[in-house]
Amino acid sequence: MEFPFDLAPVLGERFCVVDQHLRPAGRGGTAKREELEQQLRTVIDELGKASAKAQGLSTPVTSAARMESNRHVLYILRDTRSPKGAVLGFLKVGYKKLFLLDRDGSHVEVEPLCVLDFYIHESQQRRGLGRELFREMLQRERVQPEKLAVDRPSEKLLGFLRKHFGLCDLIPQVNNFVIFEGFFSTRTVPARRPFPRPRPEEPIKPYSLTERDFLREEPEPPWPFNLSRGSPVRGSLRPFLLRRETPAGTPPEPPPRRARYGTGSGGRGGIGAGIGIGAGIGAGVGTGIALGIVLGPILDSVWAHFGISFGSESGFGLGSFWD
Ligand SMILES: CC(=O)SCCNC(=O)CCNC(=O)[C@H](O)C(C)(C)COP(=O)(O)OP(=O)(O)OC[C@H]1O[C@@H](n2cnc3c(N)ncnc32)[C@H](O)[C@@H]1OP(=O)(O)O
Repeated sequence: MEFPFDLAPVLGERFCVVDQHLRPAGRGGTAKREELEQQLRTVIDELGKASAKAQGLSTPVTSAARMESNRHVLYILRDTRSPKGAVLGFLKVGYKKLFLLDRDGSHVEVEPLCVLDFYIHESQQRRGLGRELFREMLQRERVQPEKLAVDRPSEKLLGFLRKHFGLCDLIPQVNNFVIFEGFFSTRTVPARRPFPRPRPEEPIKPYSLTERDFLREEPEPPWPFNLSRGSPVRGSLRPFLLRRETPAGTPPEPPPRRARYGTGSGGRGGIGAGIGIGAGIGAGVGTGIALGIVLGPILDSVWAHFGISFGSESGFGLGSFWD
């Protein structure tokens, strides 16, 4: 595929890697930077059109504008022997979040590298150039061929994958992506937690209802036990966040304070509540709790005035409801 300009300053070496920034890869030449960028856009657009035509698609899957708005990577293969350097073909890949079925039919959310578009010029097909380009991509992306997902492969591409990489055993999917045996194997850390298998009548729950279930609000206890209570979720996450934010070398944070919304909870203020409960045994639980709340702060300040301490957070009363 030839162009009316020198491809060396636009594409550089035999393999040119282009991302969303569309930077010309070559050096030298007389053209200005903007001109080279425009030439690179022309190359990408023309390659996209040729690939769409070869696959019988009405719209190109690959264009300069699409490249700019996606985080895809384009591998362009160039013939460096011809005077201006013809383009031989290209391969486009990118990471995509997909819901795929494993061999057991369970849905798994993964984000594999996907083959999105692949084209070798008609005059150059079946000469090993596709394999050369594909191998270069595998090496640079550090991925095994069986770990790839392929977006709606043509018959030619299926034959190509079978011949060069032995990929023939498909794992059936309900979307347009094709994966092969080995895709799910030897996963040390699954990319995502597998979805629980849905019951036949139950639709698949969306991402936010499953993965983030643990963030839901817990029911608040009734008054007066809710008075000094923060969000249970924030409370339990806080020590973790503090640990992570503490700069190296500084002493560790003290353990989180016990929440004091339980009857007779630990600490000086809890003694008041304990007495309140004691009175409540005779006068009714409601009165006891009320007395506890009133007496707690008063006794607290009196003892503080005389310098009396019972050791804070020691679980002096009846114990706390929540840690
Ligand atoms: C996700 C997607 O991109 S789907 C779209 C894939 N692209 C296309 O279908 C566009 C048209 N086809 C092409 O551009 C090329 O044929 C490619 C990119 C699929 C393969 O590139 P090539 O340089 O031809 O591959 P290479 O020479 O390395 O390997 C040849 C093998 O590919 C397969 N193949 C290539 N061309 C053909 C063809 N016309 N018919 C059937 N199989 C073919 C065969 O397995 C072939 O082996 P064989 O010649 O022993 O039968």
